[in-house]
Amino acid sequence: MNDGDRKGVERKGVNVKNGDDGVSVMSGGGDGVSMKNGGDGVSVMNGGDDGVSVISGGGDGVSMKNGGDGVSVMSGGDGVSVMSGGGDGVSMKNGGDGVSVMSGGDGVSVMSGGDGVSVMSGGGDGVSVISGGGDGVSMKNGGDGVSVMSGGDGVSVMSGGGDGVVVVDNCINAKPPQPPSHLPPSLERVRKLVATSTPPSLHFYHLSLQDRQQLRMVFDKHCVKVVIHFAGLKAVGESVKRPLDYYANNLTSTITLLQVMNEVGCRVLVFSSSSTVYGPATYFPTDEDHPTGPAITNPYGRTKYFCEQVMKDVAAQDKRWSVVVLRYFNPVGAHSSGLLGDDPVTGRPVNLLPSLAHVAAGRKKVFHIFGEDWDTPDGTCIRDFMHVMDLAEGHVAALEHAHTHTGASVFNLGRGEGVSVRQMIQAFERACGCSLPCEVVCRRAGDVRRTTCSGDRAKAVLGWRPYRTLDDMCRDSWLFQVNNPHGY
Ligand SMILES: CC(=O)N[C@H]1[C@@H](OP(=O)(O)OP(=O)(O)OC[C@H]2O[C@@H](n3ccc(=O)[nH]c3=O)[C@H](O)[C@@H]2O)O[C@H](CO)[C@H](O)[C@@H]1O
Repeated sequence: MNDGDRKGVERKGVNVKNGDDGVSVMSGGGDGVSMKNGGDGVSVMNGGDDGVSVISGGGDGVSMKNGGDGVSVMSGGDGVSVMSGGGDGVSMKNGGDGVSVMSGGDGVSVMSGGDGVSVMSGGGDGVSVISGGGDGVSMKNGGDGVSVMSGGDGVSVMSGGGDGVVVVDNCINAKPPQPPSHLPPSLERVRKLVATSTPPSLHFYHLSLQDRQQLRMVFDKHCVKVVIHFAGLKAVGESVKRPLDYYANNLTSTITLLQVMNEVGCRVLVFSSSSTVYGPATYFPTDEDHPTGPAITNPYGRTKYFCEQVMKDVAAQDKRWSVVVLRYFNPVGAHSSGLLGDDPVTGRPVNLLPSLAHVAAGRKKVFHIFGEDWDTPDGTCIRDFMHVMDLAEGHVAALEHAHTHTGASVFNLGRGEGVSVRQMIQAFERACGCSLPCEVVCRRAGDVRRTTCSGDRAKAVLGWRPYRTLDDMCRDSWLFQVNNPHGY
C-alpha cells in the first residue's frame, strides 16, 4: 500500500562505473559491489567480506560522491556512512548505529555517529569532526577552521584546525573506546581506512555534552566553525517509561551545547529533529507547516519539539545564528558495505528493522507487532521509511544551506511513501530469504497511527531527494547483521 506519491525518487546510480580520467578503487568483494568514479580524482571505498563497497567520484546519482583532486575514504560503524570529499584533502566518515555523512574540501573531515545521524561537512583547509550518540549529532565545518558538534547522551564534537580531527561522544549507546587506540570500535574502523591514504590526526573525547566545562575545553582547544547536533535518546516506548531521563539528557545537552557555541562564537548548527513533533498528523503527506507541539504522543517527541523551540528563539534573538532543523521520518537500513549498522550496546534493539534482523538471525525468538487494530488497511502502523544513506546525503545538503543562510529553517526528510509494519516484515523476509515468526501484541505507548512525509521543501530548497528503495533498506540491514552477527 503506497499511500504516498514517490515522485522525486529516482535511482540513477550505476553499480560499477568509471568515467573520464579518474581512478576508482574499490575493495570489498562478494556480491553486490557498486563503485563509481568520475572526474580526475581518486576515490576509494572499502567494504567488508561479501558486502558492498561504493566509491564515487563525479557523475550523478551516486550515493556517495567525490569530486576534485582529493582522496576520499569512507567507512562506517554500526550505521550508515556517506562521505563526500573534494579538493586535495582526505575525508572520512564513520557512523555508529545511525547515519553519518561527511563532506570535506581541502582539509580532513571525520565524523562518527552513535545511534543517530552524524553529518559533517568540511570545506576549506580545516578539519571537521562530528560524533553523536542517541538521536544523532550533526556537525559541519567550512572554511579554514574546525567544527565541533556533539549530542545528547552520545556526544559528538569535532574539531580540527589544520589537519586534525576531534570527536566527542559519551558512548552511552555504543561500545566505548578500546585499547590500544582508545577509540570506539566504529571510529577505529574509520581510522584504519583513512590510514590507507593520508592519516589525519584524530582526537577523541569521551565525555557528555552535558558537561559544560569539559565541552568548553574542547571548543577552546579546537577552532570549531559548525556543529551538527544529533545526539540524544531516541526510543519512543522507552521515553514513556523514563521521561525524566529523556528530558534531562536531550534538553540539557542541547542547551549546554548552544551555550558553549555562543560563548566561543560558533553559531552554525544543524539539528536532528523528528517527524514525531507533528504528533498524530491531520493530513498526509505532512509538510513543515503542519502544527507541532501540543498533540505529540510521547516524551521523546516533546524533547525534540522543545529543542526546536529553543533553537528558534536563539536564532530569532541573535541574527548571527544559522540553525537548520531536520525532521527525520523513519531512517532504517545500513551502509551497503555491511560494515555499518544498528548495534545498540544493550544488544536488544527496540526499533523495527534491527529487531527484525535479530529475529532473522536467531538472536530473538519472535518479532512483536505492536498492535494490529490501527485504522489502516492491514491494521498495523504506517511509517515513511527512508534509507540512512539518503538521510546522510540530506545532511550534506543541509550543511550547505546552513553555511549560506542565517536564521532558523526547517526541513522534512523522508520519501513520501507510507509502508505498514506488515509490509516491512514482508520486505525483510524477501531480503533474508526466510519467513519470520511474528506475534501481535498490544499497541506500544506513544505510537501514532501513520506518518508520511512531504519532502517538497527539501527538494526545492536543498536540492535533496531520496532514491533508495525499501528492498535496498532491508538488504543492507540484513547484510550488516550477517557480517556482524554479534555486533561490534
Ligand atoms: C512517529 C514517530 O515518532 N517517529 C519517530 C520514531 O520512530 P518509530 O517509533 O516509528 O520507529 P520504530 O522503528 O521504533 O517503530 C516503527 C513502527 O514499527 C512498530 N514496531 C517497532 C518495533 C517492534 O518490535 N515492533 C513493532 O511493531 C512500531 O510500533 C512502529 O509502528 O523514532 C525514530 C527514532 O528512533 C524517529 O525519530 C521517527 O521520526
